[in-house]
Amino acid sequence: MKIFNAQQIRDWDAYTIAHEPVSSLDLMERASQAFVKWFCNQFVQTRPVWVFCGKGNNGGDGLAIARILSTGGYDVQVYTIDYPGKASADYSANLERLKSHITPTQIAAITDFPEVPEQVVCIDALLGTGLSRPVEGLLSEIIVKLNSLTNKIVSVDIASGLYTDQSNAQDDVIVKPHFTVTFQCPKLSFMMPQNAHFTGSWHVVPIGLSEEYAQQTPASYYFTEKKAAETRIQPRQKFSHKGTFGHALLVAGSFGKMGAAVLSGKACLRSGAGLLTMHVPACGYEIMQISLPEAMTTVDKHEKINTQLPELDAYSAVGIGPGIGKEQPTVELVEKLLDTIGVPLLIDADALNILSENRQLLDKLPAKTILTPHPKEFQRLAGDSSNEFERLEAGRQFAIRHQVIICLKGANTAVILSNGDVHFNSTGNAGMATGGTGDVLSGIITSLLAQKYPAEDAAILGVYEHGLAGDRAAARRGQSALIASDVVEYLGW
Ligand SMILES: NC(=O)C1=CN([C@@H]2O[C@H](COP(=O)(O)OP(=O)(O)OC[C@H]3O[C@@H](n4cnc5c(N)ncnc54)[C@H](O)[C@@H]3O)[C@@H](O)[C@H]2O)[C@@H](O)CC1
Ligand SMILES: [K+]
Repeated sequence: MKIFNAQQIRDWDAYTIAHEPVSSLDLMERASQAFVKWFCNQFVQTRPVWVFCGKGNNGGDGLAIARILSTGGYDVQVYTIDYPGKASADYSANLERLKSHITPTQIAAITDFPEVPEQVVCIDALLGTGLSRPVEGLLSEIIVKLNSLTNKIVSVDIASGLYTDQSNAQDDVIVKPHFTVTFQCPKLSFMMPQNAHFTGSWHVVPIGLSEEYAQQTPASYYFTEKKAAETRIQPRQKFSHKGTFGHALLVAGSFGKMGAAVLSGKACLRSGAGLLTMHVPACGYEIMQISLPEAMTTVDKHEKINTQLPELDAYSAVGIGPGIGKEQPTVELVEKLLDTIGVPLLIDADALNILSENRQLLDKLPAKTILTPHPKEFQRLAGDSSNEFERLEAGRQFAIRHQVIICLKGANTAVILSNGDVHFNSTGNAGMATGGTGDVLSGIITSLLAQKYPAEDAAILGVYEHGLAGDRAAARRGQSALIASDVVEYLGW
């Protein structure tokens, strides 16, 4: 699913209005009905609903939502806010329509703000995607009041005060909703961890905007849901054999960190690779043979770290990094690998830190190499950023400059392709914030590369599968009890 920016969303509305055709007032009605459908599934009719409306089209939605809920039997009150600025035409039209159902109460000063009983669900329809400047004055006082309540808050389209596609300043006043019900597509700002408080649990509801516009309009940002992930899967053919599915090489582990090698190796095999060879330091030989009998093992001459590059001819993809450490002989191994490799490559963990500390190696990265940094590793690679929008932009510039693919790990992991396009992941949960899950991801993606998935598909699909397995594991065990081995256990479609 494409993630459009605020201007594109306005154009999408206008295109739909012109080409369907449909009046903007009817489109607002459709959006409001879609919101109400979600709302009625979430909150029973006995919950009183208070709607707080600004004067733009977001406020217009609020007025229409109030009318539809009231007609549907909910006890609804409406609060309009008296602040400078002109009301939109569709707001005014909906205010007229509302009057035969509900008499709105105007808030002209913060002292007019009502006492809100505990059971009331508040709907935030103050400002939407038209936000163009920080919220001030009475509107900001209202937001502060709403945020001080313990009531459930549902934002219409986007939390009031939150920008759609750019960073807010740290001291901006923004609604902190429990839920956001957003129209047609997720918004870029929802993907940023810095905005977690300003989205709550968010849900997309379709409002029938033009499919044609969505298809023909280029976007730089995407949201990977089940359907988009599934189209990338290559089904296993009946007459295939283990050679069909490639031979992966994982260079992993060091003394005290053999677990990282085991986890990435297991994940690699569970993700469909035909064959796997693990290259590990001598101390890891028995560990590998016992814990992962399906894999072949080559041992380094060094007891505790990896220093030798195995002959690469036999392998269809290589993954390096989990648990390898940063000793000088390992740095030399990474350099030799970059000089000689002719098959797809994944670089993770300490191999990424080696790149950060030996920056001349960055120029040797083969095109479409997949890097899987967590935020700290990414910061070491690409430098500081003052907010997550800047960090994402730094990631895009890095990916374009070095022609690599970056999986910037976190909630909604951002897979940044070498053309700068970003695919945010939809699966995964906070239970996966635990040691070893990154090693599992390395194994999955290396496995897909070995099976000859295009690097873009290996990254996008691998990240999706990893999160999906994590979600299944969390559903069985709960998030706190989840460990990386559980993610491996639940891999597979
Ligand atoms: N046809 C459409 O365009 C549709 C729009 N919809 C709704 O309309 C919203 C977008 O409508 P608008 O573009 O009117 O946007 P808003 O409802 O966000 O309001 C924008 C208005 O508020 C002013 N404004 C911007 N920042 C402000 C601030 N900080 N303080 C005070 N005033 C400020 C702007 O000058 C503008 O007049 C969407 O979020 C969605 O809720 C939906 O009804 C679906 C259809
Ligand atoms: K809103």
